[in-house]
This record gives sequence, structure tokens and C-alpha cells, in this order.
Amino acid sequence: MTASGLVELRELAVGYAEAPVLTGIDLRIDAGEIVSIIGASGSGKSTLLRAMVGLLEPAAGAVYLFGQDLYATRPRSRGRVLSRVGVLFQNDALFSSMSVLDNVMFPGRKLTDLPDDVIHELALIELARLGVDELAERMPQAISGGQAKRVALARANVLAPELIFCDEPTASLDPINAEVLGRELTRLRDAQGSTVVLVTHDMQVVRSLSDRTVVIAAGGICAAGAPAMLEGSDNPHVQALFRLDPVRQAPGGE
Ligand SMILES: Nc1ncnc2c1ncn2[C@@H]1O[C@H](COP(=O)(O)OP(=O)(O)OP(=O)(O)O)[C@@H](O)[C@H]1O
Repeated sequence: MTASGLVELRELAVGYAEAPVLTGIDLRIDAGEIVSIIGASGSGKSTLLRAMVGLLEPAAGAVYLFGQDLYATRPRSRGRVLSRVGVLFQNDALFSSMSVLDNVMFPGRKLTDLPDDVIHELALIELARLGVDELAERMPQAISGGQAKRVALARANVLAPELIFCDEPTASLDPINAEVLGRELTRLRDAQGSTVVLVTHDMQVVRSLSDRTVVIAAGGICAAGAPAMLEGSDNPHVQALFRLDPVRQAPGGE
């Protein structure tokens, strides 16, 4: 069976030893979309993301990336698929034993056969674009949270992936850094043509960045659509998320 979306989940069940966290997940994401995945804490957003990036084998169903069944392909083909994917993990997950530069060079070294000097150049270009190239020789413990987030995004994007997954890209960032990150994700889509899938609690990000939002509740997808459409939904799970964080009024607004 073939898959035509950039990402396709078919009848996916995923979870841990005891029982699946999510079941019956069907989702298609097309090239060039920015899709946000939202849901209450513990609803399974990160679990779904792990399954989509090859880190958590589904209990049932399939994950297709670029038309390839991720868990049914041989390790070599899976590596080729994953070299087209960038991941910004929750809490950045920089390797503490490696410098900032080595962290950003890591995907190139692991997933490609490019010469090291080319990978070095790509990493420096990406760090410079995000305004953190002067931190290249530092260790991750010696940079701030906002800087770590930029470094992590540089690492996720160093191979200019067609598909980028981000787990909580703006968590623990101040509003200015959150806006920088948001602008950067939009730029990756608009200038680089990447497709962006993000898990977030930040409703500002949901409203301002996403073309489409997928709401996870009660072990499955309970709603999906443009944020403006979901805003008016009468589904109680959707209402809870949007009403908990109503649209911020402009200064001087009603
Ligand atoms: N490694 C694990 N082993 C067993 N259970 C886990 C593991 N990781 C998460 N869970 C459980 O799976 C469920 C979904 O967790 P998940 O982290 O996907 O939720 P989430 O929606 O991303 O939450 P949050 O918004 O708080 O980050 C939770 O009940 C959680 O306790």
C-alpha cells in the first residue's frame, strides 16, 4: 500500500509496556504545512511524536514518512528516510559531553557521508544564521536556555531537512525568544520549503504559526482543523484548551 502525504499515520496504536496511550490514529500531513499537535498534559503528544521520528515502535498500524513505512523498512532505508527529517527534542537534549559545534555537526556525521570539513562549514553557517556562532566552542552547560534552544534548532536544521518535528519549541522561553523561534520555524517553511510538525502547549504559537491543529484527547485525535475553526468548536476537549488560553487582547483592546 502506498502513502501520498509527507507524513501518514494509519490506524496507529502506540504506547508503552502495559497499554497503548493512543489508538486508531489516522493523520495525513502534506508538504509545506505547519501542523501543531495539542492536548492536555499526559494525553500522548510526545508519545505520538516519538513514533513519528522512529523512536517508538507502534503496537499496531503504520507510520509513513515520504511514502515509506518507517518501521517496515530495513535499517539502511530507514536511515535514509531519517536523514530527511530534523528533530528538536523537548528540553533541547543537547549532548552534554560535546561542544555546541560538535552537537550541531552530529546529524551530518551520523546520517551522511559528507566530509567533515563540509559538515563543519554547514554547522557554522547554521549557528551564525541563528545568531549563536560565537558559542561554537562552549559546552551546553555554559549557555543559557534561550541559546540552547537556538543551538538545538540549528542541530535539527543543519541538513536542511524537508520535515522538521519540534517538541515544545517555545517551552521555558521568554516572549522575545519565543517569538524568534516562532519566526524561525515560519522561515524554514517559507524560505526552505520545510514541513513543520510541532507539539506545543503554547496557544500563541498554535494561533500564529499553524495552518492546522490536531487535538489529542481520550486516547485519540478528537479534532483537527485550522486554529480559527477550532476556536469555535463545541467539543469540550477543544474548548478547554482554547478557553484556558484565550486570544491575547491587543493593548487598548476590548
Ligand atoms: N517512557 C515511558 N514509559 C511508560 N509510560 C510513559 C513513558 N513516557 C510517557 N509515558 C506515559 O504516557 C502517557 C503520555 O505521555 P506523553 O509524554 O506522551 O504526554 P504529553 O501529552 O506529551 O504530556 P506533556 O504535555 O505533559 O509533555 C502518560 O500517561 C505518561 O505517563
